[in-house]
Formats: sequence, structure tokens, C-alpha cells
Amino acid sequence: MAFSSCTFTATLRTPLTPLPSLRRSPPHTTLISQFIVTKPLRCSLRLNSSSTIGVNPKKFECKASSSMAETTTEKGKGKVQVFDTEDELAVSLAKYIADLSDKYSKERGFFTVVLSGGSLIKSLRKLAEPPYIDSVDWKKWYVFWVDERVVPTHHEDSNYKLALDGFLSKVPIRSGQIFAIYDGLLAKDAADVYETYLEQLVEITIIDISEATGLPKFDLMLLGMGPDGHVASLFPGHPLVQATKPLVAFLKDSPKPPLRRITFTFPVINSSANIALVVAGASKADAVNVALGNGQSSDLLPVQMVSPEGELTWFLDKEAASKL
Ligand SMILES: O=C(O)[C@H](O)[C@@H](O)[C@H](O)[C@H](O)COP(=O)(O)O
Repeated sequence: MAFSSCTFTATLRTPLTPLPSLRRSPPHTTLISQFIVTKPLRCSLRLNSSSTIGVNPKKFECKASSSMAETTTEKGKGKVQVFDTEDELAVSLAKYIADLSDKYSKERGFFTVVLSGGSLIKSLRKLAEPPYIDSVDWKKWYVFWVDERVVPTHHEDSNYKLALDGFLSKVPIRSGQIFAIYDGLLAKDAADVYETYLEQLVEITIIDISEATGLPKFDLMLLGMGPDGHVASLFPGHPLVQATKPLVAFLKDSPKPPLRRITFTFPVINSSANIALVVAGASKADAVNVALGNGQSSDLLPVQMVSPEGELTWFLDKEAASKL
């Protein structure tokens, strides 16, 4: 990468605190030798007799659930929770995140969280309310983005602005621990700088490292999914879906506007300790059915490639699950 340390610190967003003592680490070129191709997700839903969701019990087995959700787990394939309403989904999501925050804050002294854009941010609203606003150890949080649109951070399309307005401005996370993708550079340069920044944070152990891949291992990645099954800015049929490097890539041809975006690629997404896929609304039902049910697609949907080193948990509302 063509950045001196001096350029690197100068490229940080103004609200952020630079880490001037950091030295640049070598790139991950020796660490990513091969992309681990993941199998499509399959799950087995278990429904009780009082279930109101539209799942065909012939396709799925049923088992005990929490009071608000139908919960399914199949070893290695993820946990699937279906909620009657998006509000119930948001309540459960807040508890899930708060529990992980507690675990990693105690175990590691840090909690690294990756956000996406879209409706996910609204679904985080319960974290900014009691009891979590008071009980979560917010000073341990370090926040990142899985993707960003190449627009100024005050632009309506900015994922940073979306998260700031909808979530981050309502919780006491230190501004120096919020790592936006820098908007003042060419897209490729901004992607390179962000990747270098991740390397720096791995070096000082704020971001964990995957023993399996040698890549940054985030404690929690919160992903939304588009109706076409895209996650992050990895779209069906796009070459970046199969990319093994860089860890942070740019594209100029996003099928979803805006065209120019920056995105993590699957090797780093799948090195995560935990991934939550948060999906609500009927427009997502077909893609959910391809990923979790018997639905067919001529393309491998990007969401089918989400397979973290750790735990995968789906948060679905009943509309998104309606074709299962
Ligand atoms: O920048 C983006 O566009 C997002 O990061 C993107 O990956 C988003 O998460 C999905 O498109 C789902 O968005 P919705 O939940 O709004 O459908």
C-alpha cells in the first residue's frame, strides 16, 4: 500500500483519535493463501403446535423455543430465530448483543462490533434504552463497518451517518473507538487505509486474530441482507463474492445505488467469532428460503456464503420467514 505512516494517521476521520504510536504491519498477503468455500446453509426448524408462523412442518423439525421466538439450531449450520414482529426481534437482538458485549469485555477487555447499513441500524434501537443503556460496558466497544458507500459522511447515503444518527449518537461509545471508513480519499485508497487500520488494531490486540485464517477476527458482525441475498456490498454474480483478497475491497458497479462502495470480503467476514444476520420483511422471504429452506436460485446467493468461524445466528421476522 502506498501510504506512509504519516499519511495514514492524517487520513483518519476528524472525530476519531489517531493511534500515533502504531507502526504499520506487513500486509496479510502471506496469510490469505486460499479462500475457504463454504457450503450453503441448511437448517432444521422445529415448531411447536401453537406456532403462528408460516413454516411447513414437513420441511422442518420443531423444538423448544423462547417465549417470543421459534428457535432452531443445527450443528454447524447456525441458529435461526423467527419473531412475530420486528419489535420482538429488536428486543431479542439487544439481549444477544448485550450478552456478547459482557462476555468479550470480560474475556478480552474489548468488544469489537462490525455494523452494516440498511434496516439493521433501526433494529439496534433497544440497546439505547434501559436496561442496556446503563448495563452495557460501552467503553469497551470498538465499532467498524462491513461496508460503506463512497459518499461524504454527512451524505444521506452514508452508512456512517445512518449508524451515527440511529444508534451511535444515543449510546456512550468513545468517539475514538468508532472507526468509520474514511470518505476523503479515492475508494481504493480508502479501502487500503481501512485494511491497514485493521492490521494495526490486530497488532495491538484490540481486534482478535483468527488462529484458523490469521485474519482479523471480530467479536461480532451484524449483517443485514438485501432481497437479492446480498450481504455487505457483495452482490450475486459479482466477482468480489469469490475474492480472497483484499480484505477490504472497493467496487464501482454496485447493482444497488450508489454505484461506488467499499466492502469487507468473505475471508474476513467469515473469520468472525459471531455473525448475526438480521432480516425483516416479506421482500427477503425468497432469499431466506434459498439460504435456509428448499428455495432454488441459479446463482449462489452471497448470504449462502456467510459461515463464520464461530457462531451464526439468524434473526428473522415472520414475514422474512414466511416461505420457509
Ligand atoms: O450499505 C448497504 O447497502 C448495506 O450494508 C447492505 O448490505 C444492507 O445491509 C442490505 O442491503 C440490507 O439492507 P436493508 O435491511 O435496508 O434491506
